[in-house]
Amino acid sequence: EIGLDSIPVAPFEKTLIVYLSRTSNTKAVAEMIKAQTGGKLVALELTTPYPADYRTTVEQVAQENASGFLPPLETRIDSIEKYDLIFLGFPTWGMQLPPPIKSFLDQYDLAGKTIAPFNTNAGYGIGTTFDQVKTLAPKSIVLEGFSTQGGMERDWVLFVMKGEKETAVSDQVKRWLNTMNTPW
Ligand SMILES: Cc1cc2nc3c(=O)[nH]c(=O)nc-3n(C[C@H](O)[C@H](O)[C@H](O)COP(=O)(O)O)c2cc1C
Repeated sequence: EIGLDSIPVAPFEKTLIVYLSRTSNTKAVAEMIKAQTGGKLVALELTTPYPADYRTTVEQVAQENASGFLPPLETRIDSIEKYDLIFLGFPTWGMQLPPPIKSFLDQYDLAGKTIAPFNTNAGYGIGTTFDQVKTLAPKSIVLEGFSTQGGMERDWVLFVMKGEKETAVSDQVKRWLNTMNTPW
């Protein structure tokens, strides 16, 4: 593990915030990071979006994970080389990294860059997601990640980042960012 405080400073021009979000909880965390860092915010969109139905999506994701299918991304990131620090946000899906995040890590060369992963989940935790980021970005420095409980779509609990929860998560995000050796 590399301590957050040993990472060099990355100004906002060199900070990218990339995220995948279906029910906007991870998006809300991404926006909190944007508010504090001033980095460039990019949502990952798919060429063929997942179905609206939750159970169908769970099954499709399980098949994609089993076969190693990498869903094509509609989103293109211009000049990724200009970024030094990449915040990478995703929900836990099937206790793993969502396939579109695997697509992103496969498609872009992040060698030498610092990756700060962040996650929301239904309460079952990060699963293997943070470890998978390290495996799929072997030439990057992967920082200690941030995770918080988000929605529980299975039980029709969708967006939860509002009211007291939003305030609490925003404070947690600030504490996480403040452990980094950055000018924010
Ligand atoms: C296909 C799918 C699979 C999921 N699998 C898990 C899981 O394995 N563990 C978990 O804690 N939450 C799981 N969830 C719940 C999401 O991680 C949680 O609702 C998260 O906050 C959603 O983030 P979002 O609002 O940014 O899409 C799953 C959700 C979906 C849609």
